[in-house]
Amino acid sequence: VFHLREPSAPWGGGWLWRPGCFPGVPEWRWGSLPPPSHHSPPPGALWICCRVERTNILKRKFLTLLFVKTKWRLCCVSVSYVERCQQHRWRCAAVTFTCPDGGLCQSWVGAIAEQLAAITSRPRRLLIYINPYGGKRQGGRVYEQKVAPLFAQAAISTHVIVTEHANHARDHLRTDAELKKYDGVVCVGGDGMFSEIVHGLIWRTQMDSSLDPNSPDETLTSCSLRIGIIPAGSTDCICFATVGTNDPVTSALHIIVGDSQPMDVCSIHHNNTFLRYSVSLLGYGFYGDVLTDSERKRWMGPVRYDFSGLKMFLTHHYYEGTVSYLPARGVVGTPRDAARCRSGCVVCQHNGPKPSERAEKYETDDCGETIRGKFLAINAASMSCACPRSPKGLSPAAHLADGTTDLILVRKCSRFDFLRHLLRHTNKEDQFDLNFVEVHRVVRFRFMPRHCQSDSDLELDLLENGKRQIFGQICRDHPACGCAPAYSSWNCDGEILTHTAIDVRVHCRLIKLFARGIEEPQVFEDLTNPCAI
Ligand SMILES: Nc1ncnc2c1ncn2[C@@H]1O[C@H](COP(=O)(O)OP(=O)(O)OP(=O)(O)O)[C@@H](O)[C@H]1O
Repeated sequence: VFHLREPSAPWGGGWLWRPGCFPGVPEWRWGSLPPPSHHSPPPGALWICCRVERTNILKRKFLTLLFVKTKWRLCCVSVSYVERCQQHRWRCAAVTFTCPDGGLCQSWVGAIAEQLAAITSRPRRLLIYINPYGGKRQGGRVYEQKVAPLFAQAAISTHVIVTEHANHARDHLRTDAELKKYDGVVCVGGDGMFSEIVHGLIWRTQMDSSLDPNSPDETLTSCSLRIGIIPAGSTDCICFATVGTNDPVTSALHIIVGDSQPMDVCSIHHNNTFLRYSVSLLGYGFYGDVLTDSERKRWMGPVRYDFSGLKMFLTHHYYEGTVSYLPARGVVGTPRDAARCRSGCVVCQHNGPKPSERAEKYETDDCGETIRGKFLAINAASMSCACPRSPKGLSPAAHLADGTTDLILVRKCSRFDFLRHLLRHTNKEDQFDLNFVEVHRVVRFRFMPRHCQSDSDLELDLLENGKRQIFGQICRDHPACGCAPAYSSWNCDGEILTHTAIDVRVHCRLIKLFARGIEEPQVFEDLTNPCAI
């Protein structure tokens, strides 16, 4: 919060107050009296902007004419601020103050600049990666037209790299990028591009801390640089889940105001070898099969997901295996809660990293649970995975930064029942309230498919002979026809994992985003107060 006092300001200047800043100030106020000295600003108040009664156009013209005629020099101070719009969108707005005294204008500008410089959470230098081929191939245009002008206005210096091939950004971050020069890394693209940044940054941080990412028991070091996502992909789920909308301008403004949203990351290992990191969905069975099938149909465009979804639903494959997991203990919240993870989430704050993480001493035999069975789907949701198509998401009450993931097991059931379960993702009914579905909040889990004697042998065969053939060979339930595969694939945030036997561990708050989580709707819907940030 800041207050500027200039009794001689010709527009009747004095104190500029933000609504709610002090008791009894319900709206923007431009007054001549200072705020009562015994009131201190509320903690965490963030204020760079101002709003005054709008003078009508005629009045403004009259003022201008008056000054011109008397040959006074008319100076302007324009103050930009963020205004909330509907559906979690933010827009940049501005108020212009005019005054004939250049020195006075300068002192206002100086005072505002001083206040802004004092906010250390705002980034000053950003490293930006643009995927020119993401989504509708509009990444470059989106950045140039919508984002770069805002960064320039906010005096943020940028180093822009347009990627030339897949994994360009990841590899650059791992080895070449001079990270000390930057306050954050921004990706312009979709979830795949975000995943590249996450992999590059986490890897680099562990290398700099001399940690071994191949060890599943290693306690990883959190990344200090925040990540910004300018959505320009085809789905942009992570942006939607952390900001509430897929809008490049809104994301740019969250970066400019220096928001910070911690996020859990799952590490996935196979036989003490690191495979990947996951921040949203890990899915075996149905979601793995849909992804595998849709990858073969890229030529169909986005409709391939609907096609493969329908096909896999009709195919109705189930998979046998053993899931062992370590339940989250001593945490508040369950996967069946009605409350959602929102901006300033109390569950995330309560369940944050503990000084002695029990999960780090994972012994399945001692404290883990084991479930054997036939599953249509095994999913681990580290966030709700809400998207425009499934507004509730796969696990509506999952949290972004509570150090857990929701393990959802869908056992073998009829097609009709499975359809009921799937449809409940799109309506108000509880998708977990079915006797063939169970959900557990866990900090670590392992999956071992039945028939899996040596998963690395399987991996080699998969690569050499192609999936269909090996599935035919290992199909023991249908030895005669060889039609039903014994193995599915893991869908890891939209990428296919080549191994089926995996060990997954949640790392609490391993990364931070330039976001603040989805804000409660009432903040947005109260548009009578165009609350500025
Ligand atoms: N210059 C490039 N040429 C080809 N591929 C690239 C390039 N830069 C990045 N990629 C790869 O393209 C993949 C897809 O990109 P991105 O995630 O940006 O878009 P998308 O797939 O359309 O969106 P979404 O992942 O949200 O569905 C990423 O996995 C990334 O590794």
